[in-house]
Amino acid sequence: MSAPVEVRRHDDADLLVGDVASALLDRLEAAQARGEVPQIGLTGGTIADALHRELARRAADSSVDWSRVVFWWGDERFVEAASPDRNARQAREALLDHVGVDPAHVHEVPASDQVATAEEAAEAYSRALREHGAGFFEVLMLGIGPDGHCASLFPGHPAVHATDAIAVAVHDSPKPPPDRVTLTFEAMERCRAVWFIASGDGKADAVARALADEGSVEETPARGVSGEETVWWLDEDAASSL
Ligand SMILES: O=C(O)[C@H](O)[C@@H](O)[C@H](O)[C@H](O)COP(=O)(O)O
Repeated sequence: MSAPVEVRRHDDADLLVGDVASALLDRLEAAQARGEVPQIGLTGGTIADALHRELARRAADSSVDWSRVVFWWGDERFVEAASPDRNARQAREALLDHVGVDPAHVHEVPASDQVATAEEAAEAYSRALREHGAGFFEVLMLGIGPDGHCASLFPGHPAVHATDAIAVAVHDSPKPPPDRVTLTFEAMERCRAVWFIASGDGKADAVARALADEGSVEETPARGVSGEETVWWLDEDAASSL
């Protein structure tokens, strides 16, 4: 681990989402004040959706210029572009469609009706990251599954061991849909901040395993990610086994 991991606990999911939204807006404002065009990595899942909606709700009151934010995803479900399962579509509906983003700054993983295989999608996404994503993500947000997965790095799956790659294809995902594309650990580590966001007692064991002194990345992939700064944003239920 590059730096100590910080755990921030919140009484409930609403407070958690509100606090992450404030911290993200502050961080984006600060980066833009330094003249940067910050790049962020979004995730999929329930708590991410709540966060995206909260960010959209606060857009009018914040001084973040969303047209000067670059969007990527930590993982994507390899389904058709219009599928409601797509992480990008969910993020567009909850956030991007409401805050005036620059379309050239939104880097989606290609969908299954755009390229033939998840491998091809992973290659195209890796290329895009190499070309436009130079430097660090300001913040990469990640959820965690009850099995300890993060992005689409699932316990026991080959993607957990991928090296010399930015993004790889995943098949037979235990969380539907089965075909996905995920950033690798190597790529995720190139971030100024990695923020895990977890809510609910269904996540408590996985969170405890991820933060335990000992354990394997193979069993709990979320153990394998850290940025220059790593923060676990938790509600009390998700933190209840710590
Ligand atoms: O594509 C996805 O599903 C994800 O990116 C995945 O890694 C997600 O973030 C976690 O599974 C948590 O999701 P929930 O918040 O829905 O439990």
